[in-house]
Amino acid sequence: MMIIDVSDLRKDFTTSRKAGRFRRERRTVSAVDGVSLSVERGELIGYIGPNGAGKSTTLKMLTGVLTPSAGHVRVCGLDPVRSRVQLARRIGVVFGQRSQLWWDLPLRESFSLLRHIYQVPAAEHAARLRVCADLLGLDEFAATPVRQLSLGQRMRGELTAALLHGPEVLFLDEPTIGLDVLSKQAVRDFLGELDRRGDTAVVLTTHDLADIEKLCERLVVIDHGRVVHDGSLDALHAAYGSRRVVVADLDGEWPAGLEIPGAAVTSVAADGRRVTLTLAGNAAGEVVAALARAVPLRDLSVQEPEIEDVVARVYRG
Ligand SMILES: Nc1ncnc2c1ncn2[C@@H]1O[C@H](COP(=O)(O)OP(=O)(O)OP(=O)(O)O)[C@@H](O)[C@H]1O
Repeated sequence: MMIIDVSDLRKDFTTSRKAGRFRRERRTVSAVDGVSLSVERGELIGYIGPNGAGKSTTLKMLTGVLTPSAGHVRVCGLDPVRSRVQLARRIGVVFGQRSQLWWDLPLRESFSLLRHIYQVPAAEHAARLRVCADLLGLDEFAATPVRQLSLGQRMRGELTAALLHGPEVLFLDEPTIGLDVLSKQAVRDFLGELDRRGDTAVVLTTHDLADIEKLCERLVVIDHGRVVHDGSLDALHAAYGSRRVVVADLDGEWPAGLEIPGAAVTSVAADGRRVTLTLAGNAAGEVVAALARAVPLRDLSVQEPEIEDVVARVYRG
């Protein structure tokens, strides 16, 4: 069974503002404009796109916070708005602005309150908490009131809070934003481990390219409320024409007009001693071999296409 099953989902917002003394101007924004998406049990997807693309609006509809204008949505087989209470037991949510923790209580007290709220059997709860505490290093600050935690510590607490009832799917809105380097790493490693265990589907929205690179085998890219890519990062590179680049430092000058099959010379610098070639396909070996036969090489590097570049290109359309 698909854990998330969405077709032709739409959300329009109508805003009205003053235009002149008596007139009001009404504008309709299609924040989500026909999104279709299926997520399987245990699958992790990156749901990415530029600011204002419609990511948060989608997540709000998937979690029952917002009513869709049109389209079909099922999460764990339920209609999120109609079955919001039932759904809450089966999903976990970490949204930046909302906390599930009690600010004045030690972190561990929040966890035990959540156990009662969700009526999780004690042994099950303890086992899940142990796993989270170990992977996220919670023991150090479990006794600290939440208001005194750093942002990174709090995020580790939020992730734990969202998982203690054993949800089938976890929705994460920018879980690494603003975190210090170590917390970012801890959160990323944790999500990687969660993915490997395969019990929980994860929908991750992020602007962090390292999150995408390390965690998301599947990327759903949304722009202006529409899905513009659904596939792997490699497929994204291929679709948007990312190319590997070979940079060669030579012992002599690059012979003007020399051609290397399978690559195009894109720049010659340093008095002709540094040449940059962009590969036509993906195999660097033949190009490097042809180069070595043609010119005396001093040093050579092959650069992978940058994820920054491809994402920027996707966002520019
Ligand atoms: N309550 C609302 N009323 C009117 N317009 C809204 C409302 N919520 C969102 N929008 C508009 O809908 C569009 C999509 O917004 P949304 O927050 O879903 O984007 P996003 O992809 O999450 O962006 P970001 O990466 O900045 O969080 C934007 O144009 C936004 O201004």
